[in-house]
Amino acid sequence: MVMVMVMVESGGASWMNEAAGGGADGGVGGGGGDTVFTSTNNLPILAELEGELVSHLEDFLTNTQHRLDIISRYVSEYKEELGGRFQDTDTENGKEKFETNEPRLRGNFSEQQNIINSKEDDDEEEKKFGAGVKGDKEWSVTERSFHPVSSFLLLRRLAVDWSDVEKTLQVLLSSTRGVVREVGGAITRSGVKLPVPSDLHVSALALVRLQYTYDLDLTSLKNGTILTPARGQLLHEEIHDGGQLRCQDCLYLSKVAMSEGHLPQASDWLRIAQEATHHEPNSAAVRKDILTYQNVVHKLRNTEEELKRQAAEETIRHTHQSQENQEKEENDNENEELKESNQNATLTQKDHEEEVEVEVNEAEDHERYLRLCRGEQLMSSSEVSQLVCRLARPSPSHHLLAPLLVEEVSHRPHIVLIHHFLTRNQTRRLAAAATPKLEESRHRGPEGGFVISSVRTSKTAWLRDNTLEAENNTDDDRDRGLNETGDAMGRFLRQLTRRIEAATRLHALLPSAAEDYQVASYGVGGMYKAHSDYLMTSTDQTLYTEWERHIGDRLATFLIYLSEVGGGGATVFPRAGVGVWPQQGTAVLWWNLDAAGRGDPNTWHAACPVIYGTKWICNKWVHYNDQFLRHSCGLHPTDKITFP
Ligand SMILES: O=C(O)CCC(=O)C(=O)O
Ligand SMILES: [Fe+2]
Repeated sequence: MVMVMVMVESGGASWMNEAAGGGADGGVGGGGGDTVFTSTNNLPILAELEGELVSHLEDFLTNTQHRLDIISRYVSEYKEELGGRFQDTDTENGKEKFETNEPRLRGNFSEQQNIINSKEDDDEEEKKFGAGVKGDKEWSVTERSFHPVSSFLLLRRLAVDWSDVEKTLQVLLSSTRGVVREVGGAITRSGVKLPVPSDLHVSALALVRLQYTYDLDLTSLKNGTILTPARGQLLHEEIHDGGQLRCQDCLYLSKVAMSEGHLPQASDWLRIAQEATHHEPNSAAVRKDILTYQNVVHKLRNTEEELKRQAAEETIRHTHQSQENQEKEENDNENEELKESNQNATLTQKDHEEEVEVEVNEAEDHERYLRLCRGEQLMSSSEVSQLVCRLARPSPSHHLLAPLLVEEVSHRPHIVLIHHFLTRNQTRRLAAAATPKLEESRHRGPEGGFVISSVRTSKTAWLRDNTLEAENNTDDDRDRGLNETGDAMGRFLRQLTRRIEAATRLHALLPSAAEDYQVASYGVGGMYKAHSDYLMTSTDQTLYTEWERHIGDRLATFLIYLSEVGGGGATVFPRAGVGVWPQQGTAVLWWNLDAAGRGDPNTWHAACPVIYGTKWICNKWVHYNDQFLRHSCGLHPTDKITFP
């Protein structure tokens, strides 16, 4: 897939123009500042708020409609009085404009005036008084005012009706101020920021991502129905009515898909947009826009095809060349190799295995990621048949009466599920403690500092459990809400860590042994791109802080699902061929490092985008160096760790 950033002029609404550019400050995927969309937490609040706003507007309309009627009646009467020849609107430039100030002179009257006055005077007169109708001739407003009935009506309107109009305007003004105040108050009380175009961009990215990842049927999606791939079934009976996307929405989504480099999806959205224009009035401008984009997408798709073809040719050339070189080298070294072969047979085989293990094929990883997210089974049945589910007692003192229900989901690397590790109440408690601290997820940027993540679209919070920090809590800690270690929550977290220690037979309570709890909440479309949890991949140790070198890398990941997910949101391991579907209270445990502390590339994993609802998880990363008393290095440094 080729990433293409395209800016194309759009004739549509102003929010449309931000689609292809990556969102004003939202950025692609992650959003800048505190985006509304990365966590679904805000969405129900916004939905409630919108309901409240509409009800304020309804009240406003009810209160003001009859007042607008008074004004409307006044204007109509005035126009009627002028004999129905009053030209009231001018649609030139698409703008409606009342002409009460500048009615035009027409017919004989203007000719007579021409005889008497100069052209300039005439123009002046024309501006001041305008014209009326006299028989089949036009009268000036002045002339008309000399008519007794007309003058009576004029005075009636201005002496009586106008004061009504003025009062009405005053009432309207105060009602308008009132509704503005109420609306503002409702927004403030809701505690959320209103979304801005960059939020819309992030939401569109989510929709495009969902459609791409799960290969969702576009026509259904346009009608608010999510059909799952392959099986073509509804995701959920009860959530099939998400509302209708309009042609302009589909065009916007096409632009976003294009900006993400998903060209086939961009074409599909354009097709749907075009179909929609047939059923929507006033869609001529959008139709024109669609045509422009169709050309752009078409050209980009051709370019992409050409690049792919060239890359394929290059790969074939490269493969031939390496084969020739290898054959030549093999011939040269044949004799020497024969000599050494007996001696090193075992070692060579082992090294070869290691090499194969770390060979990375990004395209294949991605393909397997998509298939796993879509619920496909990638393990062979013989591999699956070797996985077991059992009751385990890793620490007999803890698990004698309550053994852990352990289900193996992969042997290479060793990944297990520990079912019912937390109760529903405990998961809710963790999520509730994290909620006020949630912040846009960050990751280490190219300049070393932490940046808002486009790799992970979620919100995260840290919960501290270790006692050492509790004693040393600083004012700054307290300001940041990190002082709960001494209270009930702190006790609960420490107990939880002890249970993790018992399950993993690792140290996890000291700050040097494990990180604080990281709680993450993913909203609709929220995901975490494929990554490994171990971080210290460079041999250049100076890249790491003293503390990082002291505690070592992340040996184990203990991930607890704090919620179920309405649709999507699996944790997938493309190289292991495993997908884990969140179950509230279940923990996933895997070993990121081998016995010697080297990262295991087969732990490469991702969080698939959430299709419906919210996903909550809680991570505990246990580090390597503190485990030296608990955890043997094994007989061979590349031994994999496989308990409980
Ligand atoms: O959310 C998930 O399923 C995976 C999260 C993850 O990989 C992480 O937090 O490092
Ligand atoms: Fe991870």
